[in-house]
Amino acid sequence: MQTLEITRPDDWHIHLRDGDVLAHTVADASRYFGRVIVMPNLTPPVRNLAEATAYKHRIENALPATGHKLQPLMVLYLTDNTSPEDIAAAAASDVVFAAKLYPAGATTNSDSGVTNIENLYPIFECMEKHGLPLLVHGEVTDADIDIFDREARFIDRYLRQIVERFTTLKLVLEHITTSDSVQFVKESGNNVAATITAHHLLYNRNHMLAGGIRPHYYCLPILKRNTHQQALIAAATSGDPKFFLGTDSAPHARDKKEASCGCAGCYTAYAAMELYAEAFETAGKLDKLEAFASFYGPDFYGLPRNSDTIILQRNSWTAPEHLPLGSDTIFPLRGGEQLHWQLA
Ligand SMILES: NC(=O)N[C@@H](CC(=O)O)C(=O)O
Ligand SMILES: [Zn+2]
Ligand SMILES: [Zn+2]
Repeated sequence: MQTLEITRPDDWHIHLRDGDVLAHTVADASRYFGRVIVMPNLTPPVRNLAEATAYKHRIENALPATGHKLQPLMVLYLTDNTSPEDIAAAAASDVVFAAKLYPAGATTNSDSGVTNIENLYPIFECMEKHGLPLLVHGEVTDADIDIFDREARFIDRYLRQIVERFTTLKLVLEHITTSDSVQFVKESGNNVAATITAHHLLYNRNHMLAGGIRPHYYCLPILKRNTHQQALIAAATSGDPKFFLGTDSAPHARDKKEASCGCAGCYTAYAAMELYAEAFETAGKLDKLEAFASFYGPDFYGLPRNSDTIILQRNSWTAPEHLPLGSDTIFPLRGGEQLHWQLA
């Protein structure tokens, strides 16, 4: 059997949610990952160091008694009311490792997001000074902009200006989905990077919409056309340290997705490394998986790489059709279908 031993990976973008759901999301993520960047879009969101610390404790309390100790790296949710003091306190802590920009209304639980990005410039300046990375959900929210164009428009309308003005601000364009984003990140300085999900490497919009509408493939930014998928695969498997792993695993109860107006988000944490391994194998670039999953993320954040390893085996198994999510059920991405890699 083919096996692949790699340095323990980290997930630089995950939604663990809260409450009784944590038992499941934390157990799944802790199977592989040493550290996870925990997205702060709870209701209400995680707005300051006190809220981040309390949330971190809830996550730690949900860790399975045995097995690996997952380290949650917390993130502040930027709002119109975030203050320079909030940033300074967070940056001085060993709890918060980044702050996240959600344009208001862009995605799940972004109602408290930022309404005017220019108003946040003093906050970006403060983050730059304190070395706190800015994580960005990069989509414009205007109703009249086509949903497939929202990421590219965000780059032109906001990101170019931000990157030009804050030349040493560490910025991660999260869950990129277009060749425009790949190009933007490549052209920018080494302070600019991007996370790429497994589902955007494995799928394009045909998988979601051709031959029937498949709500479990619906996430934001939405799956794009095949040419964009190819650009993402090329970037992720290129060995360019500006592109690293962020699953954007985002669970929603099954009835919230299989609905007349379904939620955005795919649950991949239960098979994250299996899905990435498949994408890299299909591209003939399995040798590039370790650096993407385990080196470039900590290097960018200025953290040490993990020192132990995980082992993946090439072995076919059937993904479960449903998994518990607190008192609800979720349908995981690839549920009921074959997976080709498995954690040893
Ligand atoms: N990606 C998604 O489709 N959903 C995420 C939010 C996000 O990352 O934009 C969620 O929290 O459900
Ligand atoms: Zn997002
Ligand atoms: Zn996300």
